[in-house]
Amino acid sequence: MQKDFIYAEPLAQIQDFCFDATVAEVFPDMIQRSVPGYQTIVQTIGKLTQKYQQPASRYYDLGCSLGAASLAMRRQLTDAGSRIIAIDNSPAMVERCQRHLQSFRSDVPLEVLLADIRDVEINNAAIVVSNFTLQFLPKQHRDELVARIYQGLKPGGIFILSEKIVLDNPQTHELLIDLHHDFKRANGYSELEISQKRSALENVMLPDTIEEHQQRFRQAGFSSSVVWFQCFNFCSMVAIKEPEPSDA
Ligand SMILES: C[S@@+](CC[C@H](N)C(=O)[O-])C[C@H]1O[C@@H](n2cnc3c(N)ncnc32)[C@H](O)[C@@H]1O
Ligand SMILES: O=C(O)C(=O)C[C@]1(C(=O)O)C=C[C@H](O)C=C1
Repeated sequence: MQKDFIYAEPLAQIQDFCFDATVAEVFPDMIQRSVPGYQTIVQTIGKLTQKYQQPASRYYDLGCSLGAASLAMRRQLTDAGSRIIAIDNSPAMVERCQRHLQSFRSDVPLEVLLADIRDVEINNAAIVVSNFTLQFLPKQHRDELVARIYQGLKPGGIFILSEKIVLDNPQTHELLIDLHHDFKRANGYSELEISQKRSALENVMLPDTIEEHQQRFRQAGFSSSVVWFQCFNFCSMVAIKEPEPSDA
């Protein structure tokens, strides 16, 4: 795994963070050392797939990067009619994702699309995953995407949403940021790396509060949702579309 040194040297000018070839090259190391619980979250996407798969359904991975969530889903899918659609708008990510996936054999078709998740149709879905992607969309586009995800899910389908979060209370917000920075230090990032990356993300990644996510789920039509994981200012949620009433 190539190590992330992107922000290790002082930069004359800090550009907005983007998922270019430099980032794609070190991404597995970067996300592992930056997101508390990343491994647990990816493994749990697999567990949830085991539980919530439905016959002849689609599985969407929005902002797939190198395909970690797609692979976690694919390992669990047992129905021959399943299909995974992984989408990312970074050519560098899509190219590496395609290459990476070729090294795993499976009967479940998995297509990787170079596209904006705002332009892709979602339908017949048992599961839609956005693992740290919604936070990169302009705020005004988030409601519409989540509403389309709800519409594209089958009854009983789920939306798995992992995000960095903010808190309304400045004191507790700062506390979680401090703990996250301690986590980064413990993973070998220097003060310079932490502060330069923070500046690079400032204009492009605008996290919501948990309450904003929950409100958006309700507004889209989801009957229930739960925060199943939180560590510092990172969390993962599941929103459930009401299953069809059974005749029993
Ligand atoms: C933090 S990474 C996601 C990590 C990945 N889901 C995982 O589990 O390893 C965010 C990804 O979303 C992609 N992305 C951001 N905005 C997008 C958009 N509007 N359409 C498609 N992909 C987008 C980025 O290119 C990047 O690869
Ligand atoms: O490094 C951070 O502070 C992050 O917020 C990590 C984060 C994310 O949450 O999506 C941001 C950019 C990518 O490097 C991968 C993960």
